[in-house]
Amino acid sequence: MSLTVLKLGGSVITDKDRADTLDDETLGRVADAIGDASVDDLVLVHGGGSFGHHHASEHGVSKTTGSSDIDAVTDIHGAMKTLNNFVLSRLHDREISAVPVHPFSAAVRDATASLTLPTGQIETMLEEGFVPVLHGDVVAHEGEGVTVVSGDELVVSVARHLDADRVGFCSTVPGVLDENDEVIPEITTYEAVADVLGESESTDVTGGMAGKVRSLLELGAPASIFSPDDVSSFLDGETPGTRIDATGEQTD
Ligand SMILES: Nc1ncnc2c1ncn2[C@@H]1O[C@H](COP(=O)(O)OP(=O)(O)OP(=O)(O)O)[C@@H](O)[C@H]1O
Ligand SMILES: C=C(C)CCOP(=O)(O)O
Repeated sequence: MSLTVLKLGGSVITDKDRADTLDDETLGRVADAIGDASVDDLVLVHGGGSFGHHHASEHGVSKTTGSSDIDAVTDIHGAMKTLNNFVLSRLHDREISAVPVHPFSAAVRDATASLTLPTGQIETMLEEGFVPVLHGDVVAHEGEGVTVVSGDELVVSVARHLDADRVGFCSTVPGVLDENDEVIPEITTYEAVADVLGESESTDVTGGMAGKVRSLLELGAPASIFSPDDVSSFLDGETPGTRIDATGEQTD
């Protein structure tokens, strides 16, 4: 069985400029594309958008700056569970057997900020025909209280441990854009694109496109970044948008 890991960007499924607001139209379109696709095993991960980032920013929590304040933990984790429930419900409407995986209850960062995410439960969910849906969250972090874990980090961790065949990131942009706003077809080193990579245009505590490209170059396998319009073609086996591949292997 081939495994696909697909991240739905928080800026795709929420209105990133309005706190706690869903972009139901785009989420519905993406859920339609997933429902219509014929993939073997699928793991979904979604980002924080205006749910996670807004609350994380209010409490001053990021991937590196933690908090032990229980209000910070419950606000950020609670907002992400609310968003996860919306995503699950839209997937269930398309008869996709989506089940939640809340990273706060499973993952941990050690004192060097290295992330450990157990994947045994995800493997069994897949074997039993479910579609696990993870999300950016807070995680217990040794010496810091909790810090944010981004969906991008979770994708890399799951894809590595389960040896994913295909990895895709659906974002608001059609790919990584160059200085003329043209899609860069392939990225093999961070240095080659560092000058054009920026933060997200809206509140984002995990590093925007620059953070995404960095995470994907660490994956050790090819991944694609594309827009909601390209979810179907990605799930059909094509390589839309920007292909990120630190191994430098050429496509056919
Ligand atoms: N060179 C670039 N090419 C494309 N987008 C860029 C570039 N530089 C900065 N960006 C910004 O990065 C954003 C994508 O990163 P962002 O973190 O918002 O994505 P996401 O994964 O959809 O959201 P989230 O982090 O909430 O899950 C784009 O919407 C754009 O504003
Ligand atoms: C801000 C939180 C809680 C999650 C961030 O996940 P991301 O949007 O994938 O970076």
